[in-house]
Amino acid sequence: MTRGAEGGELRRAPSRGATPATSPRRPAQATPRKGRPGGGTATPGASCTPGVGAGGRTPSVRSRSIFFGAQHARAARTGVRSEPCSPRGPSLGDSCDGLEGLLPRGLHLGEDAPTSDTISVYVRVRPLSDRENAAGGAAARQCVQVAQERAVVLSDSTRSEPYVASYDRVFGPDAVQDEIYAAVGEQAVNNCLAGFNASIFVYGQTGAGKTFTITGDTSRQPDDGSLAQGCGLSLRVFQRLFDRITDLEGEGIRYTVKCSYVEVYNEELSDLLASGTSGGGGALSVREGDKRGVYVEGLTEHVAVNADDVLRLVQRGSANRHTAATRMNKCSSRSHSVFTAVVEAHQTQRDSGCTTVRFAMLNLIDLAGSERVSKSGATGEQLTEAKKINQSLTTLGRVVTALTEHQKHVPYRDSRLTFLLKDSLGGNSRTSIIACISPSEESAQETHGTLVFASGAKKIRNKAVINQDTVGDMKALQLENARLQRELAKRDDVVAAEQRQQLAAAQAAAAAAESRADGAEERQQQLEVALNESHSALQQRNAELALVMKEVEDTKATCQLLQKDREDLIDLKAALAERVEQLSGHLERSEQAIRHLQAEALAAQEQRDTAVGGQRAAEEALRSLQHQHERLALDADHLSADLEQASAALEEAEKAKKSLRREVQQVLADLRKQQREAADSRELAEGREERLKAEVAHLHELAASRAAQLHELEGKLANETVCATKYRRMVGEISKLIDWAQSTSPLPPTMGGRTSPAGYSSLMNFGRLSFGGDKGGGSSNGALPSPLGDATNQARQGSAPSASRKAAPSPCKPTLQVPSPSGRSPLTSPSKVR
Ligand SMILES: Nc1ncnc2c1ncn2[C@@H]1O[C@H](COP(=O)(O)OP(=O)(O)OP(=O)(O)O)[C@@H](O)[C@H]1O
Repeated sequence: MTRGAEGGELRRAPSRGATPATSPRRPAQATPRKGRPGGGTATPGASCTPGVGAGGRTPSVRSRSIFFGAQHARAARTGVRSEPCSPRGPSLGDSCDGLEGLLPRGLHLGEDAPTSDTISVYVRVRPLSDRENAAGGAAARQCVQVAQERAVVLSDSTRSEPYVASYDRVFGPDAVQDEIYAAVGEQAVNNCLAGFNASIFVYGQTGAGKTFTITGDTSRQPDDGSLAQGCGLSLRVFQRLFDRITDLEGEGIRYTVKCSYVEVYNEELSDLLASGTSGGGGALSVREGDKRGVYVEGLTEHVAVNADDVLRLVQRGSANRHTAATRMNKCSSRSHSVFTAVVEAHQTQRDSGCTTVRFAMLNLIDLAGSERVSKSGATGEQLTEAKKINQSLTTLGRVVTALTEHQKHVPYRDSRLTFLLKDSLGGNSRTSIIACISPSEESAQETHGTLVFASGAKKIRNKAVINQDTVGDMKALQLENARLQRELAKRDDVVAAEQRQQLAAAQAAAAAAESRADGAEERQQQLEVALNESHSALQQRNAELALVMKEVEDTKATCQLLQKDREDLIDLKAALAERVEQLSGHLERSEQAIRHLQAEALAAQEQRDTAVGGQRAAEEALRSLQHQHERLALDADHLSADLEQASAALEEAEKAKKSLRREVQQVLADLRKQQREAADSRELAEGREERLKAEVAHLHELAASRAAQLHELEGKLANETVCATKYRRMVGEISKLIDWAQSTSPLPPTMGGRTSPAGYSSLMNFGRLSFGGDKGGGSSNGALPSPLGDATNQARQGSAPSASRKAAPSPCKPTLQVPSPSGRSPLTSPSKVR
């Protein structure tokens, strides 16, 4: 199945002058030069190459295994030369469009390219896909920027600061396939032809463009048979490889190219080119031998003599590869694949007859993409695939970490994939990794993971050597040995000459250092002179400074005097302020006195007004007294009525007394009668005697109680009588007072001619004094005596007049009230009576 027709799914920004694909220098239908693909003849010279399958090999034999690292083992064994690592990689521009500030510390866009020992790492950003554009929102938002083709700036909304990392080269969305080839593929071809193993990985999340980059469009242009513009790295590489081989064969070097194609699906290895199989050639095993290194047992190799042979193999293998449509990619690779070409070069020395064999493996590795199951929507078989893919990629990440951290144990064997790639990662290989990313913000997290992986991979150091053997007969080998010794001697001469040169240079440097030491001594003397001069200048400055200091002291003293003057002035100002305050106080007090006098004048005026008002009040009081008199007269009438009622009550009491006496007499008569009866019937009623005695006692008590009640009623009656007498006398007094008030001046003499509300109370006092003057019924403190109280006292003392003893209980007590001017009884209004 051919995949990844360019631009088929993605929208591409206008291409900036895409270079047309490299034209094949040989026609596509070129006949095989060294046997037919899939069934050609044995490679010439192969018979004298130890360990490369001597004698009778067929171009495609299942029994032959490809081996990874076998050359390395052989190189160690045969003492093959290894070429020193040389710097490579693109040289970069100076400016970074303002993005250099975002690069991590220590990273500069113009820094040196990595040495050949490190892995070259590239990043390719694909355009937004139709799906992402259609989804809109975060999916359609771009969060990746490319700075100066060297740095990636990832700034998505979840990040407070952009993530920035630099790589050997960064390709933006508009980069065309040929650019990728020019930067990555070309050097792989060169390395391969020079005898170095070369590996190109594509890494990244699902749908990021890995297969598009490594395989792409595998069709040829119908008109001239050239590669399609969307053709990926592999075909471009092989096109170029075979072009170069054609050139080199003209120089007498013979080449053999054998291809194999393996996939790792669900951690199982299968041969994608095994004949008669579709969908893999059954489970294979990865082995590692002391001499052969890592190899896939039973993997078929297919001789290719031109790019078309490779094209067919790629097409065949890709068709057999496991792919499926997922939510993230219509044609997603569900397996990792490794397309390997073993290139052998045989060159025979004309003079010695020895044959030099160089061999290199070119690995093109298309990793399956990491995927988040939640996004890809994988279920069932696809879910298992996704798990296995993620698992092996995780192991790949751990291998990278172990290599960059120089850990003792590198977990290659934890997954088939990493075991298979052992030589490409940290081994004998010049490796390039292309990290493919999506610009969509939806994939920011995966993009970040890919960039982190790529940054880690940059630090891996491989140990690439040229894989070369020299073979021939004894004489040729001796000749070759002599040649090598001559070369060695020549080298020794060169080294000796270099050493001599270095010695001379060192001597010259020592002499220069000595002359610099002399110069330093002279300089020291000059410095001492300068120091002395500085010293005397310093002393002079000190003297000047002392003068200045004295001036400063004088100035300070003056300042102190001025300060004192200032303080005195401040004190004076404060005293003046105090005086001003005092005067203000005086002024204020004077004003207050004036205001007081004015108030007094006003008060005098008011007093005069009050006197007039007082006169009016006295007149009012007189009127009130007259009114009071009238009310008292009325009260006297009431009292007379009360008295009559009391007399009636007395008569009633008399009657009650008589009735009680009669009752007592009756009881006594009954008693006597009963006594008589009792005496008569004493013998019969002895049992009743006690009861009768008790009854008698009770009757005695009753009689005593009645007598006491009678006695009390008599006391009350006497009291009422006294009271009535007193009121009568009081009414007379008041009448006299009113007469006196009407006959004399409007103001009583005690008022002193001054009229005030107090005049009324004087009148009242006058009345009180008149009552208090009554020796017969007045109390000792001058208050109006209680008629009842006096009667009670007299009753207690047993000295009440006989008239009083006859008095009945006082039914008129509640009516004994003298109304005050305010209408209240003066007897119940202490404020007025006192
Ligand atoms: N740089 C690019 N320019 C144009 N189209 C591209 C580019 N990169 C990828 N595409 C397109 O994006 C789609 C997905 O790419 P591809 O299949 O290569 O992804 P992948 O990384 O191999 O995914 P998976 O891991 O699922 O196999 C394809 O239709 C391909 O044509």
